[in-house]
Amino acid sequence: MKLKVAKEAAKLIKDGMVVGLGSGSTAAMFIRELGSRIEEEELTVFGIPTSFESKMLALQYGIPLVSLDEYDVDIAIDGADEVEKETLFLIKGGGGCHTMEKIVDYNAKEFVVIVDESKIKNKLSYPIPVEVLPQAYRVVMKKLKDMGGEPIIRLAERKRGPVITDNGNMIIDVSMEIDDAVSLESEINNIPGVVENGIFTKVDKVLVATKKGIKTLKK
Ligand SMILES: O=C(CO)[C@H](O)[C@H](O)COP(=O)(O)O
Repeated sequence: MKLKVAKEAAKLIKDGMVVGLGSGSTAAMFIRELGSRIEEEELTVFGIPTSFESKMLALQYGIPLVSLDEYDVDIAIDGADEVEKETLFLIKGGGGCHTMEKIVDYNAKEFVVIVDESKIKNKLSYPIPVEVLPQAYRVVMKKLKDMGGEPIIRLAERKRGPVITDNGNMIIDVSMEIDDAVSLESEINNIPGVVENGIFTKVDKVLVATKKGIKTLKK
């Protein structure tokens, strides 16, 4: 399913485009597919990665990289942990890369999300990843509790201690009711010490791999 939607997304890329390269297993397949298209069709396409992972994959699959210092993003293709059916709001950051993902995805002329149908939900309920400066983790957790959340520090699997992001920060995963995603996205970011949270409310299009084929969701 992930491969099907990744292939479909690769078809959206046109010669000369600057492409935001998302993170996660679905985006990884897209990066591989894009690399194949660049080689086979001799396309001139540049990538802007959203994580260390997507940078390494782009290098592996022969996608030349540029940065936001010099280029705007024509289209960004990225995965998601959950997609709310009606609103197309997302939770991202299961892989801890949501800060750079949001910078690249929100600044793209078009932001396209690629998921399999298991990610489509009636209401967002996935714990919200919040990237936090290490010095602020305790006070941020306190504020998130005051807002009615249940925050936990994301711990590393093969190291004794917290996950450290590509930016040198910690991740707090907060379970809470999401009634107004647009307000909550700003409210969490207003807590001093928070770098970015994983609620995404500006999405152009979602490509969904279903058993019957690819479905496009638009607002
Ligand atoms: O936001 C992300 C990483 O920070 C990913 O896009 C999200 O976790 C989905 O990953 P996958 O395609 O592996 O299910």
